[in-house]
Amino acid sequence: MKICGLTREADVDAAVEAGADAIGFVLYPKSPRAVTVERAAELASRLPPFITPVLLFVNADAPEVMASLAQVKGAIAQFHGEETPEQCEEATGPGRFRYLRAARIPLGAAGAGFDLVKYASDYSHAQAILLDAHVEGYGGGGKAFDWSLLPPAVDAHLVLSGGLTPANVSDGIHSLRTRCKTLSVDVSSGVEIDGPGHKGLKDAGKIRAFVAAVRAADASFSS
Ligand SMILES: O=C(O)c1ccccc1N[C@@H]1O[C@H](COP(=O)(O)O)[C@@H](O)[C@H]1O
Repeated sequence: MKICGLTREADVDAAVEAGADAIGFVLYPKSPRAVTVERAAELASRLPPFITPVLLFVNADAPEVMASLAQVKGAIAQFHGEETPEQCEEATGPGRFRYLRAARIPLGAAGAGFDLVKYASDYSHAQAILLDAHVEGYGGGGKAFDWSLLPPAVDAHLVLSGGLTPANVSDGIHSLRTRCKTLSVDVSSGVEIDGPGHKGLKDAGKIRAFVAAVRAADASFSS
């Protein structure tokens, strides 16, 4: 599981202590959670082995993506804008760095019109397809799309995101787990401190509750 949109040392430590597998840094300057690549590298330097830093880009150019990935050791990319398959490949080496490709699923009934099978095929070089709701500002909107409208079988590793919280992540996992090769989850807004002006500031208790809910949902598949 991945906790995204981190800006503070304490939040990185809280995510690590809770048991996150990946930590996301938003390198999209227009985001309220944006950090510079230097800050991302500084925060990522706290990570113990086996926890992956993920650098989130929105329509950044290839040299910038490549330079950022080289600066944050062990990082992979998350492309969250209109990047084509060719642009994702060019910006990552090709093959030098791994990447996640975000699929922005329309909210409500319109989600049924999104061809996820084709999208996964078009981006078959991505390590996983990250599912997010189609919101203004490209992402991080805390909105969930209708998971039930996704196809029954997708030949890809998926990462569910978009409006996940400690309260709904179990439902999300149960809805999608059997429809793809593997399912991971990703959260940002749902583990932030309540109230306005807190984007990018995480709540350690909510991170712990989120991780516990994911573990409980996982356990229900193995029992
Ligand atoms: O967090 C942002 O501000 C952001 C900006 C632009 C693109 C994506 C962004 N966030 C990512 O969106 C998903 C879902 O977030 P949420 O849980 O609904 O808040 C996640 O990967 C965020 O990191």
